[in-house]
Amino acid sequence: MSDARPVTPTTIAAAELTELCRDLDDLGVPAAVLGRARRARDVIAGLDPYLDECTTPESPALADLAARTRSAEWSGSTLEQEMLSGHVEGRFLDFLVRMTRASSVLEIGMFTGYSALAMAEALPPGGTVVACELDEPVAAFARQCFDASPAGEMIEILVGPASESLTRLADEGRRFDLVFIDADKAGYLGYLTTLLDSELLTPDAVVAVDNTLLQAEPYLDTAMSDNGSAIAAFNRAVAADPRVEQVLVPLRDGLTLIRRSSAS
Ligand SMILES: C[S@@+](CC[C@H](N)C(=O)[O-])C[C@H]1O[C@@H](n2cnc3c(N)ncnc32)[C@H](O)[C@@H]1O
Repeated sequence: MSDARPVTPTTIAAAELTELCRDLDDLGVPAAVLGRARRARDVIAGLDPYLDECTTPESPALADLAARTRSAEWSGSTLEQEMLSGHVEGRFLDFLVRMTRASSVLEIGMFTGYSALAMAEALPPGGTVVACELDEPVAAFARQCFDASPAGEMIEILVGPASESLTRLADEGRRFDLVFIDADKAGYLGYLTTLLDSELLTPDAVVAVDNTLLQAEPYLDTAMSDNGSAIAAFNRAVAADPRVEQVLVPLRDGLTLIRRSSAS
């Protein structure tokens, strides 16, 4: 297990500003300049801890799942502990489930199951989360965590490529009030297109899409990674699609909420 590396605009900026303050100190810049740099660092570095402090604590089951994820060995895997959404985003998803009165939730990209369990805990009796995950071992890891929690019984895991799972769910006539997309970034636009073109969404369904700020890449004037390009293209496509209305919330690495346009 290693310490989590910065993977959100806020934590990346905090790490940069910490380095900058060190460099400015070494260079012996005037105290007023160093003071302003430190103030900027403190504003950014203090944000996430303050959000944590002001947000209702996570359940013991979620805290346990997060701890198990942090202490697992991820080296040699394409998966990493930083993929876990975590406390504040989990609580936000819990609010979304309750505010939309969702009883049927779909997750695309489950990892060790933090967001799936956070949403399951907010469901009414009889509700379900269908969670799609490509990686068989991580799905088994999540199942073990779910088995330790009553809300875990409400989660149905579909292992395999999410595009195939979506086709199967559509063929079965399944419908969802809330969808959380958090899988391969190159697949995002295809998942949203399938959701909008099929009967998978209930009329007032909300689609929440994670990592739409992708470590600030889409709005920085620097070379983009493949994931950055995929998210930039996704954000442009959503903004240009008259069928939907959306808001990009700067929560963690960016979370876009999408619904069918009231005019469509
Ligand atoms: C960022 S993680 C999900 C984090 C999780 N939602 C949470 O909050 O803890 C992305 C997950 O999507 C999965 N994934 C990637 N490509 C996929 C695909 N084509 N179909 C289904 N799952 C996929 C990965 O294996 C990984 O576990």
